[in-house]
Amino acid sequence: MIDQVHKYYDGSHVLKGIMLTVPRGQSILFRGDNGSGKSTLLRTICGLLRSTTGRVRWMDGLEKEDQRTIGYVPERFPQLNMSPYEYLMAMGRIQRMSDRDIQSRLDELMGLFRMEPYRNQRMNGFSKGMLQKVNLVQAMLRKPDLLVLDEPLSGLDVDAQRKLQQLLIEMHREGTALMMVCHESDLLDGVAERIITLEMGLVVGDELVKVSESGADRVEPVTRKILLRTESACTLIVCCRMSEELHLLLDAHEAVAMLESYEEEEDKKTDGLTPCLSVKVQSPSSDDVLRLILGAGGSVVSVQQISAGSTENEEGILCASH
Ligand SMILES: Nc1ncnc2c1ncn2[C@@H]1O[C@H](COP(=O)(O)OP(=O)(O)OP(=O)(O)O)[C@@H](O)[C@H]1O
Repeated sequence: MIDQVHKYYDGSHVLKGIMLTVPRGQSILFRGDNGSGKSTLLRTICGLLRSTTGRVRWMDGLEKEDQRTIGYVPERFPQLNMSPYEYLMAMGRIQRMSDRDIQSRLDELMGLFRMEPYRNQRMNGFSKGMLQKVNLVQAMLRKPDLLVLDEPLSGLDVDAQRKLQQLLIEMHREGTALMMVCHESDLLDGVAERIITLEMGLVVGDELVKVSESGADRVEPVTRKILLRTESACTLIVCCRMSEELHLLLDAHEAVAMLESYEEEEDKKTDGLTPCLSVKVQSPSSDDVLRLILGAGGSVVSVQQISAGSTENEEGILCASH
């Protein structure tokens, strides 16, 4: 769970209270304009960057660093003064793989990406695409619980792009969770089952998508969203399109069912394009409401406090989907 993660760089607020619940093994594509905070979020999730406040919490069995394996494909890979083979053998040994296992995985992955002709050449003369293939292989040497890929298609030729797409689908089927940033998201059709959109450090969209057997169908949104607003630590106001105010969450299941039915009605009026519901929720604390939504099978994707007295038309700050 990504729990209220904020990141500041020299006073610039880059991640603004990101809150995401991620089920085990999910494949997620993050999208958003340049500078919206995608890479910063990925690095924070990997533990390579410390958030200013908030934290990433892991589920049972993966809480400790040595219990989980994360593969990370950074946006840029350096031109090292060594060969792919030397580098990847070293990377495998660091991950405590046996030489036999590294060899066998290298044969598989280097063969797939047609890297054999240059496996023993020094990387300081490599093209962008050749470096990117080494970058991908280092992250996939040991089957990770989570594979984080920042612009994985960058520089790859068409054949390698297609093979990567298939490989990611396979790894995901075998249980690896994926978190990807990719501007050419069409090329990863069929890989992601959830698409999260960032805008200026905020989550502004969160959709589940259908992934077909072949993995090649167009994505279709299947989850609707509810935008909620917190006005103080003690009251949550679900952003309104309807005039009435409902006091709910007496029972979490009832409340979520009610939210869903309102969403459906509003979706009909708005073609499902905009957030829909307007109810007021009384609760002793925003944490309690979050717990209720999560406990009822909903997912919270973004939470941010706003000061009391803000107008109803400000952007929703707590985003939940069900
Ligand atoms: N090390 C850093 N020091 C200062 N500011 C940084 C640093 N890294 C990122 N930023 C700033 O944080 C913001 C978000 O950057 P980030 O790289 O996360 O965006 P992004 O969504 O991945 O962008 P792109 O699509 O261009 O890769 C940008 O304004 C960037 O200038």
